[in-house]
Amino acid sequence: MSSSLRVVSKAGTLGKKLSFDARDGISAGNDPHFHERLPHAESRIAKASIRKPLLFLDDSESSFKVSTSGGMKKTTTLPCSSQGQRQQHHRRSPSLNNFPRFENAVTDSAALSTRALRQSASFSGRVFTSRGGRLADQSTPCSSRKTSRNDVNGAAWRISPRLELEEDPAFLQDHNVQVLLRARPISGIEIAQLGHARCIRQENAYAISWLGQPETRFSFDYVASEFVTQEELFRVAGPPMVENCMAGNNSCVFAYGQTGSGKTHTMLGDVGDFDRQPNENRGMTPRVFEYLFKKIHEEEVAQRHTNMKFKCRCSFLEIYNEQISDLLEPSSSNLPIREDSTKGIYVDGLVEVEAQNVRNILHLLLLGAANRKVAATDMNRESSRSHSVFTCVIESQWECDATINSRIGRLNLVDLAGSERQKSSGVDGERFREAASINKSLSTLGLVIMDLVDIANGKQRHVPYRDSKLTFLLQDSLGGNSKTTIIANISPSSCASSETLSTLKFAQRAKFIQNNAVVGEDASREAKGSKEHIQQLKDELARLRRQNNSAIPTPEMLVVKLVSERQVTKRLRNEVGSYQRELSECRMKLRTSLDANQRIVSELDVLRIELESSQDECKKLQQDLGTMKLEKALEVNCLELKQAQHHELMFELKAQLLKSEEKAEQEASSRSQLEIQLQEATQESTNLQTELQWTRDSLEEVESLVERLQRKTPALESGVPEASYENFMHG
Ligand SMILES: Nc1ncnc2c1ncn2[C@@H]1O[C@H](COP(=O)(O)OP(=O)(O)OP(=O)(O)O)[C@@H](O)[C@H]1O
Repeated sequence: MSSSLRVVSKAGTLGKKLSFDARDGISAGNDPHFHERLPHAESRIAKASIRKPLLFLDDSESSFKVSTSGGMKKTTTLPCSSQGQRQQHHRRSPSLNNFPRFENAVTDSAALSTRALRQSASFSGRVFTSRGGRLADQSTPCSSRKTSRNDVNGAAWRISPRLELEEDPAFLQDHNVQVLLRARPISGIEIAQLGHARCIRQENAYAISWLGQPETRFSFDYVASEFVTQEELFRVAGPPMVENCMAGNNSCVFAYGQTGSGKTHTMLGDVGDFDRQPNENRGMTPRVFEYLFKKIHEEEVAQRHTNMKFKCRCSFLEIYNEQISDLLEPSSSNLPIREDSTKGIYVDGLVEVEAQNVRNILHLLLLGAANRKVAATDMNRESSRSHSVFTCVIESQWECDATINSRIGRLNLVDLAGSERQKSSGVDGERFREAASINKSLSTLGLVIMDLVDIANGKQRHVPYRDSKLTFLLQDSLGGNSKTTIIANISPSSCASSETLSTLKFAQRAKFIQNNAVVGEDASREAKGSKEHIQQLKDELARLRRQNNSAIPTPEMLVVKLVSERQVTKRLRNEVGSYQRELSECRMKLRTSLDANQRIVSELDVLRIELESSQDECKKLQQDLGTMKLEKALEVNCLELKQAQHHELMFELKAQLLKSEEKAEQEASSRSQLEIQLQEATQESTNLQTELQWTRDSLEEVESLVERLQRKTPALESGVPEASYENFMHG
């Protein structure tokens, strides 16, 4: 009586398929020494949990909890390894990597563990295994997480059911839209804020409950818990998409969710050094192309007689602030979207590169990812600030009856920018504008989906595809001839409770585009009621039959009983029919009210987003106003200071003026005295000049007299009569 199960150590470094049984304890495949390396506590857990179907491993600070249950849950708490043992364990763990194909064991066991247990004869119930090493610790890259010390101490190692996803390749044959919900592990930042408080509880592989007020249950096509690997998720969503495209149809996978919820991890993941070894954390896109090229090869070989050939042309674009840029040719920006009757909707001027193999695709993906706009917000260190769309046009050609046939399918892989609340994401300025643009395009996406839901319900609606570049570009994928898988990513932490609720609502609405199964929540209760009633009636019938059997029936009695039983059966049939009619009426009513509710909820969502963004704007304006007021107050202070200085200066100037006026007065009086003196002096000078003139005149006269005398002198000397001399003197 043995079974196999994967036991994961608290460090997340032990991952090995173990066989254990009640008598022999633990062994691991062909490795005889494996149990020696297993920490004591784990060994005890495994031994303790073998008989009953429910195994529940818990790793709290001081103990491992083992719950075994066959109906009632019993919990045994086993002491955990001491700190010393724990360290020893940690030191030992690298040696486990030397196990043959240890990496593969980790990957494969993920898919095998529960399935193996289910198939096992001794385990008929459910097995929940908890898997460590899958923390969304934003400071640690995924690839290194497995052995990270944070994981050892990080309390993210926690119990959560790991529920199997069942692959259903036929799903997309009947549905155009498939909605998957994926929860990522609680991140280190969230643990630091609110510990391990969770806002969701997974009910089964299709349903999840949001644990707020009121507690709300949502159902989807698949719900992937945090323990679902990239490979498992791909197996559910990837192959049908690829096959649909190869058959000449369009497929679209897009990841939606709050910033930091794991969209890029889901779509691109950790590609690592692909040339050496594919990374187990690579996401949907690389895996889709691995599968595509494998299928292409198989198809070309199988259809060799028709000379079938495939061509893949790829392009990679981003929509940032409502502008389209080519991620493979970053110099070309603001590319226009055009619509053409033959080409459909396309981006004009977008580079298309032919890819021959996965390596080519990865090269393009990495090139584009490097050109993508990312920034750090409070929620995510490397937040994508744009929507990215990787498109691969798959063209096939083959010959048949001397004619060449061709098919074209288009595969769109969309990584949306994170929806976020500006106030919780620590954004400002440029980041704020980005966030507003992201939220606007996502709310348009929400409205488009709402209208498509209405259309699916037979209502007439104008779908506002052109209100955003994103919806315009994805028009065919959303409402056209495309098969679409929406992966809604959420955080399970209570820190992100409202964002998670909003994503759940979005995803639920998207599911309504074609799938109405969720309506069944209440309706199924009614159906259950009807079934119970039918069962009661059947039991009653059986009892009556038994009673009848106890009597000794005559043929007449038997006929009468047969007739009466037929009547009862007929009555029961009628009752069932009327119940079914009631049920379908209830379904219709429920569906109508759900539709109305969904619409109101979506409108409320849009209004909430708008309100939040205007509240944020208002807050920013208030902050600006506060800053301006402060600046103005400072300016007023400065001015007042200057005014006081000015007054002081005026006062001093006035005093100086007074002094100068007094001085001027004094100077004026001395000036007038001086003027008088000047006048007198002038007068005197005039007099003196007159006198001088007079003197000069006299002098001239004397000189002329002297001259005349000098002229007369010779005459005189020669005896001129006295009279002449007298005449001369007076003449
Ligand atoms: N399923 C998962 N398992 C482990 N780690 C995960 C998982 N999902 C997300 N993470 C981690 O969480 C962090 C945030 O994820 P990611 O960058 O993919 O978020 P996002 O939704 O693309 O954010 P944004 O919208 O801001 O770009 C990353 O460190 C990533 O490795």
